[in-house]
Parts: sequence; structure tokens; C-alpha cells
Amino acid sequence: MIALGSDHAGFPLKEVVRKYLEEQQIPFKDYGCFNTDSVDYPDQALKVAQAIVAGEADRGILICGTGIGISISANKVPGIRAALCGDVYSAKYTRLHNDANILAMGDRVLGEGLALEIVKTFLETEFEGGRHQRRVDKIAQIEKMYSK
Ligand SMILES: O=C[C@H](O)[C@H](O)[C@H](O)COP(=O)(O)O
Repeated sequence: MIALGSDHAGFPLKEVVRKYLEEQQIPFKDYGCFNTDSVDYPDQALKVAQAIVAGEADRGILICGTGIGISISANKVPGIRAALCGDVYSAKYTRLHNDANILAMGDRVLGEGLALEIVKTFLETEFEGGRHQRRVDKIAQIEKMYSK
């Protein structure tokens, strides 16, 4: 299951992604927002991140104007590895090497065609494990150092 979320700036691209997921019959839940009224991106980031750490969703897709604020926010949740991607190579390698569980994108940065290629690549690529598992484990250790 894919958890989908955006702020108002990301709403138009989220609609494009939502239609793509529907067409591909990929199960998803839309955590909003649901129109272009101004909202605060940490709110949607938190909802999607919580769905993933609770095991309700396997991966997430978050969109704001740049993709930056919403990815910074999601990455504050322990267990979240949100990757801001603006190209297909990064989308592929953040899955292969980082086991990223959230894809973040910027609506005001990307065209629809590229964004959908990024989504497709992110969803179709599996984590490679091996030496990369050791590094992902070290990310989790850093989280533990700073959690109370
Ligand atoms: O990183 C933040 C995002 O790009 C936001 O989508 C952006 O800051 C929203 O800006 P505004 O409130 O001017 O639409």
C-alpha cells in the first residue's frame, strides 16, 4: 500500500500521481491535502510517515512546492528515509542503496512526465541489501542516539 500526501503546492502533481496509481491498480491511501487551499506541509508529512512506521503503508509519496520541506519533515520521524528525487537515477539508487521508504518530489520543479517516471522507478526498484544494509542500520543507530 502506498501512502500519498502533499501540501497545497504539491496538490496538482499529487492528483497526477493519484490517477497514475489508479490506472496501474496500485493500492494507495490519500492523506491529503485535497485542494489548493494553503496548508502546512509538516502536517501531511507526519500523516504519511506515521502510516509507514505503523505498518499501514509500505512506501510513501510526498509532494510540496520544492519537495524539500515535506522531506525534511518526514525524515524527523524515526524509521523514515525520505528521498527528494528530481531525476530517475536518484529514484532508482535511493531504493537500491538507501532503502528509501518515501519519495519526495517538488511540484514547482518537475514536469508531469518526469515525475511519473520517477514514481514508476521508485515503486519498481527493490533494495539491494548487502553492504547497503549495514549503512541503513547505521542511520537507525544515529536515530537511537538522539531519541529519548
Ligand atoms: O518546502 C516547502 C514547500 O516548497 C512548500 O510547498 C512551499 O514553501 C509553500 O509555499 P507557499 O505557501 O508560498 O505556497
